[in-house]
Amino acid sequence: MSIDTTRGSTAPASARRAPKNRGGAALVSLRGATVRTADGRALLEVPRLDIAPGERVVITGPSGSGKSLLLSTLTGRWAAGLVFEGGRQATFTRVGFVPQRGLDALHPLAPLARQLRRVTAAGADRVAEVLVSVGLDDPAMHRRRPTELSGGQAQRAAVALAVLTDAPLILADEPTSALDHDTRDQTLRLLDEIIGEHQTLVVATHDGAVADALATRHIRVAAGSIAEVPLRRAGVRP
Ligand SMILES: Nc1ncnc2c1ncn2[C@@H]1O[C@H](COP(=O)(O)OP(=O)(O)OP(=O)(O)O)[C@@H](O)[C@H]1O
Repeated sequence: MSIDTTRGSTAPASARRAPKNRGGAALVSLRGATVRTADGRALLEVPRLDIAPGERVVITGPSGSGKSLLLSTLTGRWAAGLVFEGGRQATFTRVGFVPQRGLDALHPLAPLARQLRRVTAAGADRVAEVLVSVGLDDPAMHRRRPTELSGGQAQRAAVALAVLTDAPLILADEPTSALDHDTRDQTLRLLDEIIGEHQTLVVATHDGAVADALATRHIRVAAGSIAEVPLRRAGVRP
């Protein structure tokens, strides 16, 4: 998979950047955590999990295994009818989110740059800079409504939106499954390069290639249980 084609290196970006403070204060910690249905059926059980600032965590697992529930549990927000038991501690309140379809993160009819300016206190310069970074720097693109963007462009706009929130935690749920291979690679490279080193990225996906490309840590969920998976690239795991 060709992830880092623009900066003169063929190594995945995450191979060159391990989280700086793994072992320091966790961004979010779960202890003896269980998510149940209202009638008591356990859907997800996490005995212990600490995620450190700056990690790129990729969560894989089959459909229905509990990936999205794990994302919800990291944020501390569960769907109505679910019950959380156990310990959860987090040092953040804001969360950025990249959905499966970029359009779902955006107002469909508001001009792109205008709606991005609303999510950041840093102002128009920062919006322009981030739009350059995601390859949407054409002024005509700034004026387009998200419904006038291609799927890949909308996904890049959703990445821009998540970055502009400047949230400590950015979640992505199947962010590349609606994209072709080239657009997938481009989106993964963007996620890895644009998100600040102080920001933590957690991606849920069916696609093992995402873990190979992006992860500093790979967690697999199967039937509501989690397990750490060694990374396939030698020397990458922090
Ligand atoms: N609000 C809910 N009420 C009852 N059961 C739920 C609820 N949300 C999820 N579940 C169940 O919990 C299990 C895990 O769901 P989850 O959405 O986390 O799976 P997933 O791994 O993200 O699947 P997919 O890859 O298909 O999105 C599934 O059996 C699902 O039906």
